[in-house]
Amino acid sequence: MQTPLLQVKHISKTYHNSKGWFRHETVEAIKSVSFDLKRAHTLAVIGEAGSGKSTLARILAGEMSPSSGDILLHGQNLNDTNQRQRCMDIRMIPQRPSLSLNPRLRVGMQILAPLVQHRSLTPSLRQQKLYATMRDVGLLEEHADYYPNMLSASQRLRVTLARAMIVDPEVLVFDQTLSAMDITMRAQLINLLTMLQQSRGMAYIMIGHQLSMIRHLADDVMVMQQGEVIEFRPTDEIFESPASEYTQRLIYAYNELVQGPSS
Ligand SMILES: Nc1ncnc2c1ncn2[C@@H]1O[C@H](COP(=O)(O)OP(=O)(O)OP(=O)(O)O)[C@@H](O)[C@H]1O
Repeated sequence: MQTPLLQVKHISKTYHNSKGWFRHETVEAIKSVSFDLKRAHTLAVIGEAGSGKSTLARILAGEMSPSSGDILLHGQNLNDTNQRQRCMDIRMIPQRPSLSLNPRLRVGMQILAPLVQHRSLTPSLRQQKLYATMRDVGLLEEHADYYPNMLSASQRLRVTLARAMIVDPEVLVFDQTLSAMDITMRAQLINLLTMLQQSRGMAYIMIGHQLSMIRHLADDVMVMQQGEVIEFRPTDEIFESPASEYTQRLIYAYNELVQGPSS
C-alpha cells in the first residue's frame, strides 16, 4: 500500500498559562488527534469555537510544536527534518490574507520573500520562478511591480497563494481563510484551487465552516469537539447523514440555506 503524503499520529497540545505567581492554568486544546492525507486530496476540518482547529493548523504549519505525537511527510518524521525544509513543505494561508501583506513592499518582492530565505537561486531563475508562479495563480507579470493597495481583494488573495506556492509546498493549510470572502471570490477560488491541485498534486487542509466550499473541494471532513475528532468521513457521507449532533445542526442549517426551509 502506498504511504499517505501526510500522517498525523496522536497529536496532543496542552497550553500552560500563568495566572499570577503561583497559579497555572492548563488547557488541553488537542487530545490525541490522528489522520492521514493523500496527495492531491483535500481535508476539511470543522468544529465549534475552541475545539482546537487553529491549534492543529499552527502545529501542522510548524508554528508551534505539539506536546506529544508525530507528523510524518512521505513517511518521514518531521521532527527529523530541518525546520527550513519543514516550513517549505507545509505552508499556511492566513486567516486574513490581505492583512498579511506589507503595504509598502511591491508584490513581487513579497512573493519572492520565502524563496530568498530558503533557496539559493540565481536572480534570473528566481525571476522565472516568480513569473511562473504568478501566472499559475492568475496574476500578470506586471503585477509584480504593484503595491498591494493597487490590487483587488481577489488579486491580493492570489498574491498570498503565490507567496506560499513559490517554494513548491506539498500541503497548503487554509486557516479559516475563506470565511471573509464574498460568493464571487469563493467561486473563483474553488476553480483556482481545483486547477492547482490537479496540476501540482498539492494536498489541502481547510479549516473553517464554509460548507459550500467544503462540498466542492473536500474529499473528507474531520469534525472536532473539545480537542478530539468525533467524526472523520467522506464529504458526501457527512452531508447526507451527519452522525454527531454538532454536525447535524451544521448540515441542516446549511441545507435550509441552500434549499429553503423544509415544511
Ligand atoms: N495561546 C493559548 N493559550 C492558552 N489557551 C489557548 C491558546 N490558544 C488557544 N487556546 C485554547 O485552546 C482551545 C482551542 O483553541 P483553538 O483556537 O485551537 O480552537 P478553534 O477551534 O480554532 O476555535 P475558533 O473557531 O474560535 O478559532 C480553546 O480552549 C482556547 O481557549
